[in-house]
Amino acid sequence: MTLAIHTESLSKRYRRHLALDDCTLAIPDGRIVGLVGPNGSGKSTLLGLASGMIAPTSGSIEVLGQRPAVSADQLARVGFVAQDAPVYSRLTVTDHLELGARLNPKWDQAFAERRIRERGLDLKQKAGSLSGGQRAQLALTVAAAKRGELLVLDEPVAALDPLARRGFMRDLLDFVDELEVSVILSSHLLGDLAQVCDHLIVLANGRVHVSGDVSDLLAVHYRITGRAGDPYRLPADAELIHTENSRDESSVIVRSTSPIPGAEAVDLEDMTLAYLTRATTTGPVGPTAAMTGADR
Ligand SMILES: Nc1ncnc2c1ncn2[C@@H]1O[C@H](COP(=O)(O)OP(=O)(O)OP(=O)(O)O)[C@@H](O)[C@H]1O
Repeated sequence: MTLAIHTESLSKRYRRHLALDDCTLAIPDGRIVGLVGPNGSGKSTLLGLASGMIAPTSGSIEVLGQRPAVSADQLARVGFVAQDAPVYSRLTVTDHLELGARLNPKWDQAFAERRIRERGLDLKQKAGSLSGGQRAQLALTVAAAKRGELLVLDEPVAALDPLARRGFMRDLLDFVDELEVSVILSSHLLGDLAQVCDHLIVLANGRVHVSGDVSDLLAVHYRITGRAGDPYRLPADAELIHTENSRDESSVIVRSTSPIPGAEAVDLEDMTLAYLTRATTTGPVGPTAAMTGADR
């Protein structure tokens, strides 16, 4: 199986701060990967390492089977849009497309022009006077028109209004079909990610808390809801991810490879929030007094 990104014990330290800590990931080709985590959890660092903008402190990373940015060929295979959608403010939209054509051997001018037209951008306008959302659209167009095999997008929808965001997510699905490209994108907007992602990585405190194909992950996560204090039964291999208690009701999210009778399925948002809460909550995780797993 070809891996879009493969890391082994990947770590990145900025002076004394360990931004990424011993991350091992195997992301198959052809996926739209959602990268989720609290502020400062290491998402941009991981994406910077994947694009070759920064180098690891220890461990290894391969992108499409090679070290990131190891050659001009490898650079051409990866399109990267950094968090602030950097563009050249004195250059016009047309200048950006011309520059893209000069720098990228597989540049797709027809795709770039079509997308700019569909987004309503003025070809003659200087990038410095575009709105934040328009700049994000320009940066994404340039990255996609490279016709690489992997698009690395750091919070691509952060500057977009809700309609543009929805359009962007739809676009992304079309892109992936049309350009046959893998995508990894970070975002805090779980609802948006749920619409498009088929692979998920949850990072917190620089560590990977869960990763895998969304369908595989959802198949092994369950919610058990009951009256506070009622006992519930868990299979021996079950891992308790998150517990929520109200006065009368208790709800737990559990990972288990064995089916749990009476449990409900979870969606991507619930599952991700459960891991994020667990990762950012101090203290031991486990059933509380309200709803116990005593007869486990
Ligand atoms: N160049 C740098 N020098 C020193 N520390 C850095 C540098 N870049 C990032 N960090 C630190 O590394 C940690 C991870 O940062 P990173 O930008 O990867 O997080 P993030 O998950 O992308 O955050 P956000 O959601 O806020 O964008 C943070 O604590 C940050 O302060």
